[in-house]
Amino acid sequence: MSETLTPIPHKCIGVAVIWNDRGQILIDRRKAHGLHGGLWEFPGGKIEPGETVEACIQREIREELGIEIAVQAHLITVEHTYSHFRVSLMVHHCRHLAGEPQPLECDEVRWVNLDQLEQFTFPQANVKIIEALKG
Ligand SMILES: Nc1nc2c([nH]c(=O)n2[C@H]2C[C@H](O)[C@@H](COP(=O)(O)OP(=O)(O)OP(=O)(O)O)O2)c(=O)[nH]1
Ligand SMILES: [Mg+2]
Repeated sequence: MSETLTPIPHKCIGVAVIWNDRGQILIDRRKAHGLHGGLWEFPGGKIEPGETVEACIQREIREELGIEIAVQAHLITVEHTYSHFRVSLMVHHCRHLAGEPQPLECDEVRWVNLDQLEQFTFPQANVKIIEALKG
């Protein structure tokens, strides 16, 4: 008898907490089908080989929302294991500079106040991000 130990995939994700000048944060709802379908998240995506976290966040936000941001201070890095993969979420504060957010790769986008976040369902790893934001 032998067992094959296959390590689960690891994704490194740049994540943006984008603030506007009214003190609101931008969240998006993932497409209904697929991984974490229908859940809300902070926009972002996979860091490409050789890419800095800051460059990744800026690129992903252009691709997903069509807006320009300034990537600012690191907020938290969250390590989380889901059933079939694990993620490192590298979260930065960002400032909205220009453009109306468009749901180019998601179902919906919304500006929300910090105290409204609990009204939305996020993936499990986001509990720590939201704690850090409120702390
Ligand atoms: N962008 C973002 N991703 C999050 C958050 N919370 C959380 O668990 N994740 C996870 C969900 C996904 O597995 C991963 C984000 O990857 P992604 O959106 O670039 O790509 P994906 O894995 O959905 O799809 P694929 O490109 O692998 O096909 O990180 C969050 O707040 N924002
Ligand atoms: Mg994404």
